[in-house]
Amino acid sequence: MIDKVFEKSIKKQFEFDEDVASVFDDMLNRSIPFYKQMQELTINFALNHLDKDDYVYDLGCSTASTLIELGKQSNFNLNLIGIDNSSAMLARAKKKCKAFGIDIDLKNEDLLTTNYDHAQLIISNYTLQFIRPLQREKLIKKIYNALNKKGIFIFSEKVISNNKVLNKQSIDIYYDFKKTQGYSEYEISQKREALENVLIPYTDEENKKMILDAGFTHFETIFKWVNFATYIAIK
Ligand SMILES: Nc1ncnc2c1ncn2[C@@H]1O[C@H](C[S@+](CC[C@H]([NH3+])C(=O)[O-])CC(=O)[O-])[C@@H](O)[C@H]1O
Ligand SMILES: O=C(O)C(=O)Cc1ccccc1
Repeated sequence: MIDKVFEKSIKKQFEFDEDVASVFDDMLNRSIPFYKQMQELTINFALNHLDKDDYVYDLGCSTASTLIELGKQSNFNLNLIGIDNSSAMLARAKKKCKAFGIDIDLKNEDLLTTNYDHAQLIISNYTLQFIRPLQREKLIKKIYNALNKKGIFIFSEKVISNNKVLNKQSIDIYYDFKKTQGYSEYEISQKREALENVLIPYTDEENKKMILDAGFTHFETIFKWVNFATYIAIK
């Protein structure tokens, strides 16, 4: 279904409710530049670090697109676990897993309180940005502790720049991208308002610091388009 969530006047903050979940795959494809390529890179790096029967967690799995694709592309068994606290998203995830015949343990839980131990790989694409900063630092420590030795954490985030001029230019370029994806100025500005104080982006430097402070030995940017970045961290 095509995303028309912000065509009408919206007076509330952004929420992962039924309206958003029903159009979510279309929304991500049209709102995150190079979403498919970023997902493909995530899977490529993931498979290079995985062995038979490893545990893989996707934090904020939404409709489970990434784990389904990983399951499809792996030629050995993996224990795939998707965590999200939106029932509407998980209902869609469940249907997709069934349709694609991929076995995923879907958990309706909060990332901050759920357990994800013995993980060889943790993925969290475009989700940490919705966690309040103090909680976010705690969550990264929890992720670090949950990983096996040499385990990896792949995550993607919308980012900002410390340079005001470049930051403004990046936002303008991103809004032009959204226009090319068929969103109107009205939809763009409505979504911007709904995301205010909900999506809290860090700079690349802040993301790197947060990762190294938690104890990870290595941090690398594996993809970047203007204000959208994908990173890999090694325990
Ligand atoms: N505290 C929380 N606990 C659990 N889930 C949460 C929490 N906060 C937010 N979520 C969930 O995190 C997901 C973020 S979307 C991820 C896209 C996906 N990774 C993808 O690559 O397709 C990104 C976006 O919409 O920009 C939603 O499904 C929320 O319900
Ligand atoms: O910042 C925006 O306007 C976005 O649309 C970013 C985004 C993309 C997909 C889901 C939530 C937020």
